[in-house]
Amino acid sequence: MKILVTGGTGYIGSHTVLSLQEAGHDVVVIDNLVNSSEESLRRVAELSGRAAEFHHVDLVDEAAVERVFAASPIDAVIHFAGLKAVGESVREPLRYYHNNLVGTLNLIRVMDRHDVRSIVFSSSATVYGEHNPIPYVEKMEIGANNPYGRTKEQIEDILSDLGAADTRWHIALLRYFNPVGAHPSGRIGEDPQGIPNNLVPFIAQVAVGRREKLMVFGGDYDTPDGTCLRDYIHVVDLAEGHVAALNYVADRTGVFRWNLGSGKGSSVLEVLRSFEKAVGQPIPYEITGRRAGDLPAFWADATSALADLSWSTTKTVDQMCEDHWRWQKNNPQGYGN
Ligand SMILES: NC(=O)c1ccc[n+]([C@@H]2O[C@H](COP(=O)([O-])OP(=O)(O)OC[C@H]3O[C@@H](n4cnc5c(N)ncnc54)[C@H](O)[C@@H]3O)[C@@H](O)[C@H]2O)c1
Ligand SMILES: O=c1ccn([C@@H]2O[C@H](COP(=O)(O)OP(=O)(O)O[C@H]3O[C@H](CO)[C@H](O)[C@H](O)[C@H]3O)[C@@H](O)[C@H]2O)c(=O)[nH]1
Repeated sequence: MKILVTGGTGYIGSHTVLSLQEAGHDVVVIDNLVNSSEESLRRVAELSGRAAEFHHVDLVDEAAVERVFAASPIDAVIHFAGLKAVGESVREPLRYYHNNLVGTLNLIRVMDRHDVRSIVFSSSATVYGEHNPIPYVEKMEIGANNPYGRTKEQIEDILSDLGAADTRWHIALLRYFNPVGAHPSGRIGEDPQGIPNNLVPFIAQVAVGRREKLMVFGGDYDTPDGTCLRDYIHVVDLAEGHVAALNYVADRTGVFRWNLGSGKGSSVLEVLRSFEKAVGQPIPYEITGRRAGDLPAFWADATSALADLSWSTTKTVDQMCEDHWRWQKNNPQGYGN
């Protein structure tokens, strides 16, 4: 099949382009490069031996998206493109709603006009909000507590309404837990711009000497070691989850929701210890106050993805840290070197 990947030069997108090519698909990428570099695709091509077709296009520009669909026949879409920083979304809500919602509406309107009605969408565990018990199960009522999360929830609603109104659509909503790691080659990985918001990229930059120490946000939670628990998932497992979801919806219409996580929580200090093991030396850290909005613990109920997609995670937190470290060590400045 020919798959259009929006946001395909980004962290999860680039790993998914590689998995798609390895599964034999042709790939077309749309990205506006607001948070990524085309270098990722050059390296993906090096690894797979086949080049993806790249369009430097902003999804907010509907005419430009239309031109991409007019130029090549697309069979299905995996939609990663979006802004993703929770704190930034609180400060700049309009930018987030405009980019994520208008971009998605343009994409699905153009898809509809071109009779392309298969889409796999990047949602997030953040849609479960603060009110649900753990582990999170797909049938729970969702309700995000920040603008970024609300864009995910609203896009889930839009796609669900669309699937209900027009039964020709094949829709997969994938709720990711905490993606970390990198391709084991160390050639592609996460390249955050500015100060990393997320735990593992921050630890990696401390380990490589770009930052002084990790601040652990809160050591007094009601958890085994006092630090928060999250469900970390290797980005290559996550990429494979997209290929599995795409295959599942290919011959089924309707709207499907799956958690993509391991089903297991790991603490901040456990992740730090794994990363230290990968690096082979201690990583400086300090326990400080809690970060506003953080939940003490959450992880996925991962049984639906296993039952429906025969997909489950295969890689441990140790492997995530080893692969993340290989990428960071070989590319201390990310793609910028
Ligand atoms: N990384 C995570 O922790 C995480 C967790 C849950 C969900 N997600 C979601 O998964 C998706 C991919 O995340 P990622 O970590 O790879 O992020 P990323 O920033 O690396 O990738 C997103 C890509 O989308 C592009 N983009 C943004 N707005 C665009 C627009 N209007 N037009 C075209 N391209 C645009 C960016 O340039 C970037 O390459 C996002 O939708 C994100 O919200 C990520
Ligand atoms: O410098 C840091 C960064 C993070 N943490 C802690 O590490 C844990 C993980 O934090 P991340 O920021 O890596 O991940 P979150 O679980 O907060 O959120 C991420 O995963 C969510 C889904 O699970 C959403 O997608 C969200 O958008 C995305 O940022 C949290 O306890 C956080 O307090 C630190 O102690 N120090």
